[in-house]
Amino acid sequence: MNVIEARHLWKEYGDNVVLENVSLAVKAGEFITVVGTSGCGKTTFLKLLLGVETATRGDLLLDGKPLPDEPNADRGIVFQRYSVFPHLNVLENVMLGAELAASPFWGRTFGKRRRAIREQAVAMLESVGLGTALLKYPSELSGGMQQRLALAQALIKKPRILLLDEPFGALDPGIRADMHQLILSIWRQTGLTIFMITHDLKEGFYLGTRLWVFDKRRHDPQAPNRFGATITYDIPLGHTDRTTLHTIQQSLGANHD
Ligand SMILES: Nc1ncnc2c1ncn2[C@@H]1O[C@H](COP(=O)(O)OP(=O)(O)OP(=O)(O)O)[C@@H](O)[C@H]1O
Repeated sequence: MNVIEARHLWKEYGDNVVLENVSLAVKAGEFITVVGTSGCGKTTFLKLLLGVETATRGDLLLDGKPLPDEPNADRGIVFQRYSVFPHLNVLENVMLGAELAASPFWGRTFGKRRRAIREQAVAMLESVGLGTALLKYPSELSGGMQQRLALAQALIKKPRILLLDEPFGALDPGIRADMHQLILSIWRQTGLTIFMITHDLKEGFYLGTRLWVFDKRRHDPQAPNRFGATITYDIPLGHTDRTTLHTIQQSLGANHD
């Protein structure tokens, strides 16, 4: 069964057609990487998957049923920046997610339950390499450490689907390579389904099991918002020749070397 399926999905803001007739099917455990020119609707697509935006037309299904139109523990998200709470320390940031899931009304747990959540949070932070930074505040962390924290915060709720919006875009190349190993090891261990937006085509090819290119098939020079983007390439990775990579690089413009 498909974990996510879209049938003729459209998203419009007023007369701005952002996504146009997107159809897709994704099986559990796939690692989808998404590229496309700036403003073509990639984040909008993730927001539809998260449930903070709804489609204008078409169907978006989770396990064959309409996707709930608000976020829940099934789906976790990490943004390029600012995914964590600045006024909470590392451990509190991760515990809060688990406490909200366990006690949605109070956002706090007590006694045995709280100790169990603390242990889970510590284990999660150790697994992302933050075991020695539990009491630090986000402002005291490097960019890479903040993204490790954001991942731990998303993963503590045990989502089945992880949505990543350019999570490594602001990191230096060396740190980024470490994060690639981390996300691959998390993906292998958990069997999560991952959707990851990247502006780095090579990163998309390296990490994904499948790469999507979002682009417009039709253009109206007089009215640029008239047509929306759809998936113009859907490539199973591991079988792609250099010519395809080159063609996509050209269609995305010069900033993907
Ligand atoms: N809440 C909103 N209200 C109105 N228009 C919106 C809203 N959110 C996004 N848009 C418009 O939708 C289009 C797609 O935006 P989106 O952020 O999804 O693009 P993107 O491909 O993720 O861009 P980037 O790569 O630059 O992050 C843009 O034209 C944007 O202005």
